This record gives sequence, structure tokens and C-alpha cells, in this order.
Amino acid sequence: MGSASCKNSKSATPAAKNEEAKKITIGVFGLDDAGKTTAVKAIEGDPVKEAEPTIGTDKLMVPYPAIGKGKGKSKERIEMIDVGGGKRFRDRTWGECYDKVHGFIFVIDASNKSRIGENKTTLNDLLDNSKLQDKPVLILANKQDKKNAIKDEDYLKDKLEIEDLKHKHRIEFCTAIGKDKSKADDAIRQGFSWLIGEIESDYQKLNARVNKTKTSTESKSPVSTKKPRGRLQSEPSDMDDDGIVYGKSRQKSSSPPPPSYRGLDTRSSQNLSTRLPQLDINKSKRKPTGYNTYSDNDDEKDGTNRSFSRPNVSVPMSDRTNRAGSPPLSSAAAATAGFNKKKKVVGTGTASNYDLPTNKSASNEPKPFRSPYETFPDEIPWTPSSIRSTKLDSTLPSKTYMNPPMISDPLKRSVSPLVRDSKPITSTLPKSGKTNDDDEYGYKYGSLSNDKNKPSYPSINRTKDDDSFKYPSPPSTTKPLTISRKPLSSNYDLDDDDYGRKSPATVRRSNLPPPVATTPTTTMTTVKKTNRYDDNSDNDNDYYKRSTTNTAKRLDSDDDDDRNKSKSYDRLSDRFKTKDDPYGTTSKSFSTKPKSRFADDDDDDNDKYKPAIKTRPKISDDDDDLPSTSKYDTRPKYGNDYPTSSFSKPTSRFKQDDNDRPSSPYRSTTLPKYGEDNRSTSLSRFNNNDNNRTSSTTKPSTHSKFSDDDDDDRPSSKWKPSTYSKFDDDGNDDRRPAPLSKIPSRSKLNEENDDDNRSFSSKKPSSSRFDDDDDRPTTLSRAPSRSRFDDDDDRRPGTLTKVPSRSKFDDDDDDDRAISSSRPSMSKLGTSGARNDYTSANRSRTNPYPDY
Ligand SMILES: Nc1nc2c(ncn2[C@@H]2O[C@H](COP(=O)(O)OP(=O)(O)OP(=O)(O)O)[C@@H](O)[C@H]2O)c(=O)[nH]1
Ligand SMILES: [Mg+2]
Repeated sequence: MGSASCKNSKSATPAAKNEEAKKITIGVFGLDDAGKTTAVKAIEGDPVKEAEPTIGTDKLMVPYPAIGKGKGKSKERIEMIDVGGGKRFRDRTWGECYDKVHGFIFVIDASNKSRIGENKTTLNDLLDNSKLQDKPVLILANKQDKKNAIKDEDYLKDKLEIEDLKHKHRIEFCTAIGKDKSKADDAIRQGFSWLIGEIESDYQKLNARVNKTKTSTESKSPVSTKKPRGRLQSEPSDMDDDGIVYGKSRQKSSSPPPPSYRGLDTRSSQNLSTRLPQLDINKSKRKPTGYNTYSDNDDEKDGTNRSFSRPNVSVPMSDRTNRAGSPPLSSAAAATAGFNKKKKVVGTGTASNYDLPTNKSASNEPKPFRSPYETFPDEIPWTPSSIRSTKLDSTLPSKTYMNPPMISDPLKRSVSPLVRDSKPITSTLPKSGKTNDDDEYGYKYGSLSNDKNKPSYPSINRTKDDDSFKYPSPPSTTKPLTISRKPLSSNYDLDDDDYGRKSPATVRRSNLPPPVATTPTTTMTTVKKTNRYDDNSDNDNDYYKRSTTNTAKRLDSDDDDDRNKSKSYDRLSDRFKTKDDPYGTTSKSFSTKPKSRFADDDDDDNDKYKPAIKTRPKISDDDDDLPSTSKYDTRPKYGNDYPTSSFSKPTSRFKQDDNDRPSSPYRSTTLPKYGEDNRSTSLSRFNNNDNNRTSSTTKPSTHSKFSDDDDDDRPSSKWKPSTYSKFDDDGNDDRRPAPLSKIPSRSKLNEENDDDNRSFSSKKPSSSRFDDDDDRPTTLSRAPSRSRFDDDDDRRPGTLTKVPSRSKFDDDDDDDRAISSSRPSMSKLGTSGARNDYTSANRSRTNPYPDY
């Protein structure tokens, strides 16, 4: 049994001018997995139960059937051309065999009704082909051993649309797999005998055609001999080139065009024949993986349940898994197909190019969608916080947080935690108002150095955002402070002012001894904090936490700082100067800080800070929440954000929060460390003023002083308590992952929030922008605009983004009040209408400076 291509078979098929030397060639066609090879093996007298998928074409010699005219001529052999049924083969290699066969067999998997249409199309294409017309065809309805196999001839004819077929044909219902090793299925044998008999009956004519094609130029371009479909439709003539009358005039206006015409593969067999390298079956078999002849479209469409246990077969999985039997293409197969297809499309169609996709597709494993992120183990954006936190815990060394290098870092020592507060007056948000997290992060961290060159964020936008944040409620009369400030001073200015006022606490903080001792604590705190927020589902949570009544400003500033750390430095000095900042020292140190530091925050590249960053891996978990690229970068941002957010919460909450906090484990750890300093400071501050609180929180998280890690760590310890408590009360816990959230009414809150947000957004023109954010699942929404955060909230269950938005904050507060019984004062604010009241109340309560 030979295995050679059709072209090679020419030389192997002698001319049959002599009756004694008559040679008959039979083509065996059919879809993949139909049982062609199995049937051939049965005819050969070597039935098999499992045949290998055929790649390209295969040839073998079978004896004349025991019955029929051939009986007694055992010495002669019938050449069987067994073709691969995959679509790629249908399109490329089948046509090369049409003119070489005296008759053909079409095998159908009668048990696979899902492919009956494909069978119909394929069969009709064959019948329409001029090279096959007038040639007898044996249709084997195979796999009759299967219960669902089509057993009715009329039904099958109807499905195949061959009811009126005048072609010499016969249908046999058979089972090709070998039940009896000694002989083939009777139906197959009988059918094959019939076929041979028909060929022999018209052998001269048929053989003349075969011989003619051997010498004709047409044989070199099989498709050229294929009758155009239009001709078939327009010309009912059944006469072919040889004057043979076809049994049926096939006008199938309703039937789809042949595969090569259907545009499924624009590379028709003709084109492919000129473009593709000659298929080398042997070569293919020697190299099980990566057949050069495989095309993207091959077989992918063909579903199949076939299990390929054939060891030596090198058929790509995409080919094998799509055999008849499984109608739809599996997602994996589809992905693979698409993958291969793209690769194949690329290139000039040279042989080498065709090899590319094949070789690469040898690993037909579909690529993960986020493969680009795979390299960042910490970037699993939506990993359950519980897992992450656990991971962090396990990974966190107990005392390794004492990061000697960090401590030794003069910058970190010198920089006061308040640096965070010193924010650039001008924030640089993307002009376009991008809300894409990736962009944002990249903007912030990835290309921070480049940000300077970028156009600064329009002050108008920023003002809007700030306004929205600062004044969650309509610019109520109650708060002249916020209103007046808004126009008068930039957001940062406002912050500065707040700072200065809050500064008592802040000052104390700044005066606190260098973070040498606290640094480790800070780090640790950061980690915990991160976990906690991670639990809360990421950035959004952080924002949420921030989202206190008046926090908006700070959030904005924080956001800006995060984005434009480098810029902020430059402007810090100015800011402090103008603002009469009691932290001039801090500002100086901050300004003096090298950008590299920020760069470090951004990229972690800074060796200088790396020691401190040791804890980063942990921190990175926080980053996991962020789908965007910046793993570590995000952290500093959070750190900053947190402090800001912590702002609005009253001190009383803070205490509650400590108890209520789901992430208490961290707290306990962090709080003691910070200790003493942070707490006392923050508490006192908070007691006095919500704003102060914000400052306190923010300070620890200041970027400038602390590296990213530092920032994170610090703020966490201090601000956490306040933030937590607040959020807990507010119901921000809802955002947090389930394990942490203690608030039962989370869903409710979310809903309410969502509703509120919508309404709110609708009110404000800026909301549209945020609507856009809805589309973006990522956290970009950090932008101060509230609507955006609202959107984010909707999208991200546990995201931080909500925090900054005023409306949301209001909503949260309302919700919290309504829900949380723990805070009686808040409960009264339960309704949305109470927002204003609540806000005002907060202001009155929290704002120590009514004049503002
Ligand atoms: N149950 C059952 N399975 C069969 C029968 N004939 C073939 N098969 C199985 O169907 C699968 C495909 O058989 P093949 O002979 O390789 O089919 P093919 O048409 O040659 O497939 P390609 O070479 O890929 O075009 C194998 O697993 C066979 O064992 C049959 O009559 N009954
Ligand atoms: Mg086969």
C-alpha cells in the first residue's frame, strides 16, 4: 500500500489499454471522521476498529471484490485513493484526484446528523465537478452500528438532495469498523462490487478520461477543469467534454456554492496549489506536529466527538477535535482556529510562511486572554481578596518589615509623612479624560517622567471634579467654606488650607521622629492595608474609603499626586509658599526629593528604594486588583488615596471602625505600631475635625517622604482606623469582598448607590464622561468626578472608585445610616433627601472652621 500524493500516483497508475492489465482507481471522499479509511481497510480485507485521520491523501491497493466482474482476477488490484476529509484537504487535495479516478466512494457518517448539510454540500460539489461527472459513485452511509444513524434511504437522499440524481450511484448503509477481521461489512463489499462493476461496464470511456487527464495540461490545475457554478446553473446540458451524458442536470440555485466559492477560504484550491508547497504525506507523518499543509480553515468547522488515540498521527488538535459529531466548534478550537488563521493570513503566502502558522500552531493551546499580564504574577486583578490576603499573610515575613535599607534611606527619614499632603497645585489628568485604568496607571507610574511633557489636566475639569467631590450636595448654603474655596483656591490650595488648620495634628505628626522605627511598621501596615483593601476589592474600595463627605478635594489631590508625582514636586514649593504651609520643611524635603523616587514608585526600578520595596510583593497584591499594568505603582496611589478618604469620617467612627473592621487583623498589627503616634494624632485630630482627620491619614501616606511602600504602609496604619470605621459605617464595606464585609445590606447599598449615582450623574453634565467610564471596567475612574465613580461602582462590585464621588458618598452615607444602626446620628439621614442634611451635618460637625 503506497502512500503518495496524487501527483505521484500518476506514474504509479499504468495505462489500462490491456484488459489484463486493467487498472481501476477509486477515489474515496467524504468528510473527516466519516469512516473513509475504515471503509477502505474493510474493503482491503483488513478491517480496523480505529483508523487514523488521513492527512492529505493516501493510496492503497485492494483486491478485486470477491463478487462481481472482478471475481477471479485476484492478481489485479484496485487502487484506492483515500483522502483526508478535513476541509483543508477538501479544498486543496481532493481536486487533484478527481481526474485520476474511474469512480468514487462518498462516505457519510450517518450517525452525525449535524453534518448532514455539510455532507450534502460536499457531495454535490463532487457531483458537480466535471472531472467526476459521469463517474459512478457509491455512497456509504456509514456507522450504521450507531443507534442514531440514518437508515432510511429516501430520507438520506432528501437530506443530501440527490433524490433526482441521475448520476450512476448507489447507497449502502454499512458499518465500516471491523466486526469480523476476515471480511468487510457485506454492504460495503456489495457496494464496492457494484461500483467496480459499473466502472468495468464503462471502463474504456472512463479510462480514456483518466488517461486523457494524465497527459492534459488540465490535470495540472484541477480547479480549472471544474465547471463554474454559473455554468452549471445556466446550462442544463448534461454533456461533458467527452460527450458523456450526466445522469442529472444539477441546478442547485438554492444550494450553497462549493466550498472554494463560498468564501470560507479565499484561497481556493487553485490558488493554494500554486502557493502551497507540495504536500508530503510521509514527511507529515514523520513529523507528527505541524503539518505544513494545514490551513486555518481546515476542519475547524467540523465538529466531532472523535477521540484521537492514534499515536502516530500528527493531526493538530484543531483538526481532530472538530470532527463530525460535535457540531459547534469548541471555544478552544475556535480560538485555535482563529489563532492559526490570523497567522496564516499574515505573510506573503510563501511556503515558508505557511510553515509558520503550522509550526506555531503545533501547540494548539489557546492563548490566555490576558497572556500579556501573565508575566505579572501579582496582577490578577480580580483575585478574591481573601486569597490574596491569605497569600500576603503567608508571604509576609513577620519582622522583615523592618527594612534596614529603607530606614537607612535618608530621604525617607527626612521626608515627613505629610509630604503626601503636599500635593501639586496642578494636577495632570489626561486631557481626554481617559478613565482607562491602564492609561491612568501608566500615566501615573509607568511614564511618570514623561508626564511632565504631557499637557496638564485642564483646570476646568479638575475644578469640576473637585467641586463634585467637595460638594457632594448641591453647593449648599450651609457650607460657604467649600463653595468659597472652590473658586478661590485650587483644590490643592484648599487641601493646604485644611492642612494648615488641621495641622495641629499634622504638625505633630510631622514633628514626630523620623520613621526609622515606624518604617517597618509602616511597611507592615501597608501590607495589611493592602490586604484589607484587596479584600474590599481593590482600588474602588480605596476610593470608597476615601469617600467621605468633604474628602473629595483630597481625593482629587491624592489622585493628582498619584498621577503626577513628579510634577507635584516641582509645584510643592510654590504651593507651600503661597499657602503659608506650616510644613515648609516638609515641602522642601519633598521638593528636593529626586524624581527617581517617584520613578521608583512607578517602576520599582529604583534600586535606591528597592530595599524598602521588599514588601512590595505584598503590596502588589493590592495592585492585583488593578487590571492595569502597574502593579506596584498602584499602591502608592492607594496610600495617598486612603488618607484623603479617611478625611471625612468622624473620630467616633474611627473607634467603631476599629472594632468593626473586617480587616482588623491588620489593624491590630498596624495600629499598635503606628501606634501610638498615628492613632493618638489622628484621633485627636479627628475629634476636632474631620478634615484634620483626612490630613492625618493622608500624611502617613505621603508619597514624597516614603517610597511607595512607605506611603502605603504609613497611611495605612494611621488612616486605616479612621477609614475603616468610616467605611464600615458608611457601608463601604459592601465593596469589600464578602469575607470582610460585615454589613449585611451590601447589596442593598449597592443598589441604592447605583440608583443614586445615576440620578446624580444625570443631574450633572459631567456625568456623561463618567458614563463612559462605565464602559471601562477598570479603575480609572479615580478621576475626581463623581459620576465616574458612580459608574465604577456599578461595574466593580468592590472597587474603590466610588469613594471620591460626592454623590456616591452621599449615597453611601445615606445607605449607611439607613442600614447601620450603630450610628444613630446617621440613621436619620437614611433617605436620599437627607443627603444635604447629612452633608451639612458632617460639615458642621467635622469642620472646625466654619468660616471656610
Ligand atoms: N461506530 C463506528 N465507528 C466508525 C465506523 N467507521 C469508522 N468509525 C470510526 O470513525 C472514526 C473515523 O474513521 P476514519 O476511517 O478515520 O474516518 P475518515 O473518514 O478516514 O477520517 P479522515 O481520514 O480524517 O478523513 C474512527 O474512530 C473510526 O473508528 C463505523 O462504522 N461505526
Ligand atoms: Mg481517513
